[in-house]
Amino acid sequence: MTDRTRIYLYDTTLRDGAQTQGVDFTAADKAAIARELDGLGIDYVEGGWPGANPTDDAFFADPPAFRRARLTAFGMTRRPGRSAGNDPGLNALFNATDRVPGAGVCLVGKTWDFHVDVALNIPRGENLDLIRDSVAETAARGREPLFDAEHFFDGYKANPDYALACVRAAHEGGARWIVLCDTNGGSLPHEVEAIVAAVARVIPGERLGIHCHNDTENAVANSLAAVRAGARMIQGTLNGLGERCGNANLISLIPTLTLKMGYETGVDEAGMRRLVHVSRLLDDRLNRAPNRHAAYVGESAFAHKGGLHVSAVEKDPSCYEHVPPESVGNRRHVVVSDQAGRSNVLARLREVGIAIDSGDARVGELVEAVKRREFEGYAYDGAEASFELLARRTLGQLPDYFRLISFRVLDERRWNAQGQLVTLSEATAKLEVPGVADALMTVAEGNGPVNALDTALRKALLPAYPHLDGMRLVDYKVRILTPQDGTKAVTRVMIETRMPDGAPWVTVGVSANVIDASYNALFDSITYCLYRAGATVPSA
Ligand SMILES: CC(=O)SCCNC(=O)CCNC(=O)[C@H](O)C(C)(C)COP(=O)(O)OP(=O)(O)OC[C@H]1O[C@@H](n2cnc3c(N)ncnc32)[C@H](O)[C@@H]1OP(=O)(O)O
Ligand SMILES: CC(=O)C(=O)O
Repeated sequence: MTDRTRIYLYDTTLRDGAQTQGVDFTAADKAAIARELDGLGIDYVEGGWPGANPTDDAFFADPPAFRRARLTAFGMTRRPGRSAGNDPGLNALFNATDRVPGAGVCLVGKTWDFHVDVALNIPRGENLDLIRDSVAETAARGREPLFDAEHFFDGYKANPDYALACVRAAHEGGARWIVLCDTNGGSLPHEVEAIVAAVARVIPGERLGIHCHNDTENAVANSLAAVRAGARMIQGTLNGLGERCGNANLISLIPTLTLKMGYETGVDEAGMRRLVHVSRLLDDRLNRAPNRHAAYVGESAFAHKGGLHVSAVEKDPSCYEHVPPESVGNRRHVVVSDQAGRSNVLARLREVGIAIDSGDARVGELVEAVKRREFEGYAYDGAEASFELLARRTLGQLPDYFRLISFRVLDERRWNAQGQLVTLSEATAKLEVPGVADALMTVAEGNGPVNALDTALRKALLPAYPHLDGMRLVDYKVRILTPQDGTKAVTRVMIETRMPDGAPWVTVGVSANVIDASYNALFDSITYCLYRAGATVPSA
C-alpha cells in the first residue's frame, strides 16, 4: 500500500474504440483485448453495448473471466414514456451482465439542454427523471452504476445550472461514478480544469470521472487537467482509438500519471513494462502499422538521431530521455543518418555487436560514407540492415557471397486467352558464386518486375545457399527523390524482408532507374539474410 492518490482507469477501447472509422472488432478480438486489459491492471473494462449489435451480444454471452477488472456494459438511459424496469434497452444490459460477478453498467445521458431540446425533444425536467430512474434501477439490479454525462462541458458552458442538475440526478440515483464527458472534444485544458473544480464543489471528486475526445489534440491534457481539479477516474482507450479523432490515450496517460504526477493506478511496475506489448497487440489485431512516434511506446520514442544527442546519451541517457525506456517496456535506439556523428556510429556498431576502438580511423570513414550516401539519396535511418552491411564491408567483415554479371527484365502487357488484359514480367539473372565453376543463369516470371527479379535471383542462389529458403519480401516502398526531374527522377527503394521465424530487416537502394534501385535493395536484403544465417561461401 502507498499513500499516493489512487486514480481509477476505465477502458472504453471495446466500445468507444469500436466507434473508430475503419475499426471492426470481432468478438474474439474483444475477448483477447479485454484479457490484456485485465492483465495490465485496468480497473474497468467496457465490453460494448449489449443489444446494439451481434458482436457485442456474442462478447457478453461468453465474457472472459477477469482476474481483477470489473466488466462493464454500456448503454443509454431509458427511453421517454417507459419505466426503467420495463425499458428494453436497459434490460438488455442487465440480462447481459446477469452472470458476471460485480459487473458495472455505464449509462450515457444528456446533460446539454440543447441536446435535450433537439435530440431527445422532451421537457428538460423529464430528462432528469430519465437519468435518476435509470441509474437507480441499475443499482437496484445489483450492478455498479456509472453515469456518462454526455456533452457535459458544452452543456455547462451553455447552462451550468441545468448541467449540474443532470449530474445531481445521477448522484441521487446512486451513481458510483459520474463521468464528465467532453463528447465533441472541443474543450481546452484550462476550461476542463475550471469546470471540473466547480463540479467537485457539488459532487465529491472521489465520484467524478473524465472522458475526453481528441478533437483539439488535448484529450490527454484535458484528462490530466480534470485529475488536477479532483476527478479520480479516467476513461480512455488503448492507442487513443475512438469516435472521430479518438479518445484520451490510456497508453500515454498511465505512465504520465505514475511516473510524473505521483498518482497510483492499478497498473504496477510490471504492468507498465507491458505497455509497448499491449499497444502493439492492439495494432496487430487491427492489422495496423504501429505509430513510430507514439509517446512512450513508439519505435522512435527513445530513438536518438542528432549527433549531439547521441554523444550526450552515451554519457548519460537522461540527457535526452524524459523517463527510462525500460520503464514502459521500450528500448533505446540509436539512428545512423546524415545527422550522425562518431557517437551514433559507435553506438550503433556496438548494438549490432561490432567491436571497434573509438579512435579507429575507419569510424570516421564510415561516418563520411553514411553522409555521402545519404546525400545521394540513401536513408540509413530506417534501413538498418543496409547500414550494418556498409559497416561490415568497410571493416572487411563481409564475404562476397555472389557477384551479379547481368540481369534483364521484360514487361509484357497483353490480352490473354480469356480476353483479359494482363501484365506479366520476366527476369533473367546471371550470377557468379565463388567456388561454383559455371556462371548461374535463371529465368523467372512474376506479377511485376521486382517480383520476377527477386524470384530469379533466389532461384539461382538457392542451390548454393539453402539459407534463403523461406525468405519473404513483406514491404516495398518507392520514393521519388528528385520530382523536378519527372520520369527521370532518382528513386529510393526500401524493402522489408523477413524469415518465417524472425524479426524483419529493412534495406535500401537508390538509382535513377527504379529496377536498378530495387536490385540494390534486394542485393542487400539477400546478403543480410546470408550473413545473419552464418552462411559460408562455397569452396571450389
Ligand atoms: C457519445 C457516445 O458516443 S454515445 C454512444 C454512441 N454509440 C452508438 O450509438 C453505437 C451503438 N448504437 C446503436 O447501435 C444504435 O444507435 C442503438 C441500437 C443504440 C439505437 O438504435 P435505434 O433504436 O435505431 O435508434 P437511433 O440510433 O436511430 O437513434 C437513437 C435514439 O435514442 C435516443 N437517445 C439518444 N440518447 C439517449 C439517451 N441518453 N437516453 C434515451 N434516449 C436517447 C435518440 O433521441 C433517438 O431516439 P428516436 O429514435 O426516438 O429519435
Ligand atoms: C459517452 C461518450 O462516449 C461521450 O460522451 O463521448
